[in-house]
Amino acid sequence: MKNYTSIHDIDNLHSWIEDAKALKANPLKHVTLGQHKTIGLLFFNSSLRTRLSTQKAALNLGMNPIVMNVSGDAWGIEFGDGTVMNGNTAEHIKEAAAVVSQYCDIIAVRAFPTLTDKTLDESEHVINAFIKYASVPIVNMESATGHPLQGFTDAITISEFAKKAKPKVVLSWAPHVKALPHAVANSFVQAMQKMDVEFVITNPEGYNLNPEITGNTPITHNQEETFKNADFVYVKNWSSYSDYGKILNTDPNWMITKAKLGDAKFMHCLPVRRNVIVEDAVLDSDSSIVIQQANNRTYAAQLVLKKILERSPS
Ligand SMILES: NCCC[C@H](NC(=O)CCC(=O)O)C(=O)O
Ligand SMILES: NC(=O)OP(=O)(O)O
Repeated sequence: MKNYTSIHDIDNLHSWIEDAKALKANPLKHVTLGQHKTIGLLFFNSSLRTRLSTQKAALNLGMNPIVMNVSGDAWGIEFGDGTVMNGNTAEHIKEAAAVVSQYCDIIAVRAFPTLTDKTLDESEHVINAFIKYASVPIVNMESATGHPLQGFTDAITISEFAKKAKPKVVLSWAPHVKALPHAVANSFVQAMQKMDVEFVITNPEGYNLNPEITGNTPITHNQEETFKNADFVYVKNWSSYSDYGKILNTDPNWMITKAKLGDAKFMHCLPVRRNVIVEDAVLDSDSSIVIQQANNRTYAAQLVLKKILERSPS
């Protein structure tokens, strides 16, 4: 594997999960693998978990991480082809990616969608420009349409906490004050479709995710009914996909409560807004596994970096 940009880059999810669990049990086993190698983490958007867990993963493999907040700190990067650069962008991705490739053996990129230009977002122009113009492997740290480090983490976490062979997993939309991306939900859907689980999505009318991603996964609009007998309730807000990037619904009845959750485990990628997405009583109880989930970000990233470091040169 050269690049890790999508859940589809995972050739065998079951074996990846087992390999990640082995890294978790012995995180420093491969501490010389990345010796004298550098990973550059480029952030176009905010982060806490991805920024720290990916550095931690690199350090566990003996790599040197270097980190940059691109937005604000670096020169504005131009992605358009043939643009007359007389506006706010000062250098082209062609130069930027080529230069950073000389400093780094792997480049990891976070770049959220515009949520206003669906075609541009779906072209994944930022991550694909890095793939095109960098000469080193690229890792997706949440792009316009996917967050595969998170989706892989979520699969590891469900595998760890599952008490039966085929648990029921529900992905539920919940309200939010801002228009949020589809990336986390998309990658979670793709991960669950590769796992041996009973998987259902519940969201209000107008909030169905991209049908090319949801495929045959059942979608309901009745949250409470769908939560019945659930073992895991994975919660996320996203903006409308069909009415692209819009907030159509802020109904607080979609907030997750202890009463609705029943015996299910509560999962969320974080950051989570208390008493908007989910009530305190859930997060402050043993039903919530969000902290353990976030811990697995390190081992998901560590396995991805290990696989890239071990790849046969192409
Ligand atoms: N990386 C995990 C989630 C990142 C982002 N959440 C956010 O922007 C939340 C911001 C807020 O609550 O203000 C998202 O939904 O894709
Ligand atoms: N879950 C996640 O990606 O968190 P950050 O946005 O803080 O990196």
